[in-house]
Amino acid sequence: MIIAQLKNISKEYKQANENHPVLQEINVAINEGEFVAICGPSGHGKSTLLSILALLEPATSGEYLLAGTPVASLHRDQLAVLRGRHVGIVFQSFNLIGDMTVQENVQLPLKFASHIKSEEHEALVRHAINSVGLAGKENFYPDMLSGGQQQRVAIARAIVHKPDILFADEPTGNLDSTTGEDVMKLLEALHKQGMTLCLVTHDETIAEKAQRRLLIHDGHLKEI
Ligand SMILES: Nc1ncnc2c1ncn2[C@@H]1O[C@H](COP(=O)(O)OP(=O)(O)OP(=O)(O)O)[C@@H](O)[C@H]1O
Repeated sequence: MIIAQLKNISKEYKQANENHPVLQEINVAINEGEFVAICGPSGHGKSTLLSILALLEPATSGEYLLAGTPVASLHRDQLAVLRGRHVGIVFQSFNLIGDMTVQENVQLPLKFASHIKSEEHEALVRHAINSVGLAGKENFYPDMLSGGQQQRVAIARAIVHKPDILFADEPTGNLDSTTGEDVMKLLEALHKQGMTLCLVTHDETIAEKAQRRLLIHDGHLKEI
């Protein structure tokens, strides 16, 4: 089953009344259970593509179907519902809420996952925290954790609502190499358990772990 399908997607930014094309005529489908890496040089459009895929920003033209739903004409709140149902996102800089505990951070997406009953929340949070190896740290605040542990919390938060696809933008970019490898092992383990994974990286050794590599060069996509 196709989870994310881009058809002729283009993106441009307007600056000083000029249009700057960033992505041009992107066509790609991500299937259930795949591990896809989006790679390529800095500034060529990788993060922009991931933002479109994760419904964080709209394309300028083309059609994007997430879990079969065309997203172009959806309103903000409809997009939030679709994101809450299907998407998990992990960023390079963790993006945890500093005055919330691990448990509160991980719980957050459930507020936007209206399809999940509140009776299930506690067990889902416990399961997500356990599955990233952080049982016992539920009441810690982010600044009491190492960088690698903070990224694990971010991953737990991204998977707590059992999304169809997990997007990650340079998830090891802020970590030293050993900690980064541990985080990659965790993401690979989640993939082996069935999670569809789409990851942006400029690191070849990380890209090689993926089943499919999509190269973004000058806004064009090439499968390698
Ligand atoms: N909000 C924005 N407004 C204007 N231009 C933008 C915006 N976001 C991105 N761009 C431009 O789009 C291009 C692609 O940026 P993007 O962040 O997608 O590249 P990238 O391949 O992810 O780079 P990196 O590996 O350095 O993160 C860049 O030239 C960038 O300046």
